This record gives sequence, C-alpha cells and structure tokens, in this order.
Amino acid sequence: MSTPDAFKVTSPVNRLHGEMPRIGIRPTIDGRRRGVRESLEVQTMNMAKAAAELISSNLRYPNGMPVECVIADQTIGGAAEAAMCAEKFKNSNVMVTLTVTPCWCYGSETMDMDPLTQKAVWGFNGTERPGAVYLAAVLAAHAQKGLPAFGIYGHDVQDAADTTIPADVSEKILRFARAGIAAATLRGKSYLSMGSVAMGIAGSIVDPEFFEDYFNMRCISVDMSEFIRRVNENIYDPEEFERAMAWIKANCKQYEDIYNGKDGKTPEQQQAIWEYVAKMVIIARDLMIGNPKLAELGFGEEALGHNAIAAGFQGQRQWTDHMPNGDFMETILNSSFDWNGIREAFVVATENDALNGLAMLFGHLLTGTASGFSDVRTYWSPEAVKKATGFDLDVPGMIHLINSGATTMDATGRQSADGKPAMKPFWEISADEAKACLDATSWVPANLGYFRGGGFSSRFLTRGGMPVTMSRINLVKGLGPVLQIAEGYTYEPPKEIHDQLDKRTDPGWPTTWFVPNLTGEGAFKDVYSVMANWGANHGAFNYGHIGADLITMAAMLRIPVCMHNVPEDQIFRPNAWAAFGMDKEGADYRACANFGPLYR
Ligand SMILES: C[C@H](O)[C@@H](O)[C@@H](O)C(=O)CO
Ligand SMILES: [Mn+2]
Repeated sequence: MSTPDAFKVTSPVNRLHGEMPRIGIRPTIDGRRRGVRESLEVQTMNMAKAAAELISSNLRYPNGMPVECVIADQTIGGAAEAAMCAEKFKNSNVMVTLTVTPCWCYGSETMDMDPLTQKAVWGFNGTERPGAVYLAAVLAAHAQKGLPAFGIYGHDVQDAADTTIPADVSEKILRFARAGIAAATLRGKSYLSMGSVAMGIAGSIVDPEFFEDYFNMRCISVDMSEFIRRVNENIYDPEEFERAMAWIKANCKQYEDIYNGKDGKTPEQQQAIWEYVAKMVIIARDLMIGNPKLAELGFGEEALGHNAIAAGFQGQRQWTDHMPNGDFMETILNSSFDWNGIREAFVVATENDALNGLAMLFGHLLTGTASGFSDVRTYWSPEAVKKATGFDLDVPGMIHLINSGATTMDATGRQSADGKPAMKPFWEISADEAKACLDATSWVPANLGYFRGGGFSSRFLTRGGMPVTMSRINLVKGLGPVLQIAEGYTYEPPKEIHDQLDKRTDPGWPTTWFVPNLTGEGAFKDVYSVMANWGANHGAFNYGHIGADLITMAAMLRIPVCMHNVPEDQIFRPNAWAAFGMDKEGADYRACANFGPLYR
C-alpha cells in the first residue's frame, strides 16, 4: 500500500505522542522435534505471513498509514519461545496479538499472557493436524485465566496445502484487528475539556476515573479564558491566521441573518467575529496537539499541546453569553479539510459532552472518517409530518439530528463512493469533494437570544441515502458505561417537507434526517422507540454500518452494549462471553462485569 499524499498534511494522530500500536502475529507450533515440529514450520510461518499481509493491505491507522504487523522471529513451541516473542513485541509497541496455528500446540505454555493486549487465536480448520483442538484448548486456558480472547475458526475444512484465507476467517481477523487497533490507539492519550460543564449536561461532567479505568486515558481541563489569553497575547501562528482568513473569504459563504434581522451584529462586528472564530480554531487545535510553530515564536510550553486525541468545548453559557460561539471551530476541526488542506478530522464534542465525544472517537478510530455530533431533537411520525406539511412521508418516521450550530461538513454527503453520497477517510477525499462540502454549507449569524456573543453556525442538509451508524456512551451509577448503537440511513425528504419542518425547528443549524433500520422488536420496534430509548440529548454518527465493529471494540473495553440492531451473524465477541449464558446481550453484561475494565 503506498503512502497517501494527504498524509503529508497535519494529522492529529500523527502529532500525538506515543508510537502507533502494532499487531503482533504469534505462530504457535507443536514443540516436538525429530519430525512433528519440522514438518509444520513452513506452514505455520506462512499462516503468520498471510495474516500480516491481509491486515496491512486492508487496514489503515486513522492517520492514513497502513496498520503495521510484527511477526515473532520464530515459531512458538513452548514457554521460552513465548517469552522471546513477548520481549520482541514489547519493544515494538505491540498491543494486539493474533496467534495462528495449523496444529496442536501446548495451550498455556504458548499463549499470550500479557494482561493488556487484545488477543485472538486463529486455528486452521484442517483435519490432518488438530489446529482446532488447540484453538479450543487455548481458548479454555484464556477463559480460565481471565484473559478473554477471540476465537477464529473457518467454517469449511481446508486442505493442508491450502494457503488462502477463507472469506469468513478474513472477515473475523479484520474485525478483530480494526477494533483492537482502535482500542489500543486511545491508550496514553488525553481527553481535553475546554471549559467545563455546559448547562448542566451530564455528559459534560467528565469522570477521570472512568477514562483511566476503561481507556487508560488522561483527562485534562483548560479554562476557556485560555482562548482569550492566546488571542490577546498573539499566541498563535500569524501566517496561519492570514491563510485562514483568505480561505474563509473564498470558501465560507455567509447566510442572511435569519434569527436576528435588523437587531443583529453589524457588518463590522461580524468581520471581527470571523477573525475571532478563525483564531479559536487554531488555538483549540494547538491546545489539543501542540504546534511546533509556537516554539519558534517563543512559546515553548504552548507548542507542546496536551496530547489530546479528543476534546470538548463547553461554550454555553459562560463563554457564549459574551464571546463568539464555538460552532465554526467545532465544524472546521471535525471536518476532514481546512486551510491546511485535506487532513484527518479531529474529534471535538459540542458542549463538552465527553460521552458523545467518546462515541465520535470510537467511530473515527474504526473508520478514519469524520464523526458527526448532533442533538437528537425530534421524532417525526408520518402522521405528524402529514399534519404539519400536508405531505405523506415515504419512510416509517424519521429522527431530526441537528446540532446547535456545529457538525462536520463531511456530513453534507457531498463526497461519493461508487457514485453514491459518502463520508470518506481523508486519504480518499478529492479537492473537488472538499470544495463541494464547503459549497453545500453556509454560515448563519448565531441566534443572539441563545448566543449573545454571536458567532457563525454551519447550515446544511445532509444528502439522503448514506448508510450511517448512530452511537453514544452513557454512564449509569452502579453499572458503569453502556454503549448504544443504531444502524440506519440518512434520508432526504421532499423539499416541501424538509423546508417546512426545518423552518419551524432551527433553520440556521445543520440537519441530518436519520431513519434507523427496524427489527420490529424492543428498541427497534419502530422509529419512535429508537428515539425513546436514546440515553441522552446527543448522538454521534459515522458513515457506514459499523455497529459490528463497535460491538467488538466495546467487548474489548468491557463496555456492554445496551441497544443495537446489528444482525446476529456479524456479532463477534471474545469466546468466554459464551460462558455467560445463551442470550447474547445479557451475557455481554455479565462478561463485562466479570472481567471488569482493562486498566483498573
Ligand atoms: C442553544 C441551545 O442551548 C442548544 O445548545 C441546546 O438545545 C442543546 O444543544 C442541548 O444539548
Ligand atoms: Mn446539544
């Protein structure tokens, strides 16, 4: 896989400290010499090489680089060779391990005993050698020792000489690897609160113990007055600021003042606000990941940043009652492009709702794409739509996702994949597509009733027909975190319907109409039930049906999934989960509680 050009521009993960996690491949073997081991060496090592090739040619880190694998120097026949492998992996930042074997090996003597790695075992389904017998034995050892591991075993018997990886096996290896890398990338990084609790929103009461125990992340808090200090003392790159202003002039169309009319800010005030919000973008990014330019300007401490892989901005109300709001800052940072070019999207949660920020971060790390943030505002039944507009809705109801001014511009749906609207990882986005997202967005002077300090909110309507997955984490006292997931699609109602509903809601904010996939049962009985079961005022969304990946990642982090509509045949959790009962969702709760958070 070649290095994407876009990688050359700023990438948050790239500027964070700590090497990217690698996947270690462990070829285990029957240790008996004088025939057995020798006859298996080549086949075993070839399985390892094939798995590494599969992973590196299909998966990328969110910074665009191919996921790297490290293979043990030699096959592992017992404890000494397992230790040699562990040593190599420790020196290579391996955080995810895949053990592969076509044969019988000695379970607890060869297994990965590191309590912090994510583990899977692929046992070749042949019959000449007992690979599947080893798989069963070693998975039992993992369960017995409290080290959950994913079991991978092909559905159909392969010939001993067959070196291909069957489709069902490759799907599982890739799901495990994607989720494992995402879960490992969080470790050692920070969540940065810019401000504190917004308007009493519980998701923005950041609980450091939760971040530490479940993710090995550090919570940092910076008062919003830091923005004022950096603006007043010119602690930002002045050249970048000039570039930003020229780009805004060329690309950001200002919309009429629909909220304030003649009582709005004057053109001179609005120009000053544009300059301020441009600086806010630069400063928030510098707070998150630092900026070497600041060191050249004599600001060595500020140049370092806070190693934040995700952040949130309180905004309301102490800031927005007096200062320009954070909508422009959040939209730009959460998009895959700005005046520096096409680049990895940042994760910045509106209203410092860190629990929604985590869902955005999961989605971003799993896909490399930009994550959307929205208020879960209104459920519109077909009957209510008919009453409000006189028109018939041709979907079973829809949920109005709308944010108080900010959502990634990638969610305009102006990028495309196979000729259909899409939100792509930055390395696949063309300059024309970035421009189309900007052209589909206009900037509305903020409603001064809500935002006395003004600001500019992004206004767009998401194109219909994109598969998306909505998700969110909630914290429940006595239970801990739970994840909710709803796969569905974006919908673009006929103009007559959208215009009327939008007008009576918040026409200056970005709208995504979401229709969940229904199963006819429980929380997915109908669209109303999805909205009624949502655990808080916000939801994150990502392009694609990524529910299965989220479920795998949540199991790795011991976060039970309280609500999902993912088809059962896609659900992939560690094997030990089967020991907690036959109802998959209840078993998930019991297994997560039993094994507990990884870093406590
Ligand atoms: C302007 C309002 O305060 C909004 O910000 C509010 O509806 C929310 O977004 C609550 O999450
Ligand atoms: Mn909100």
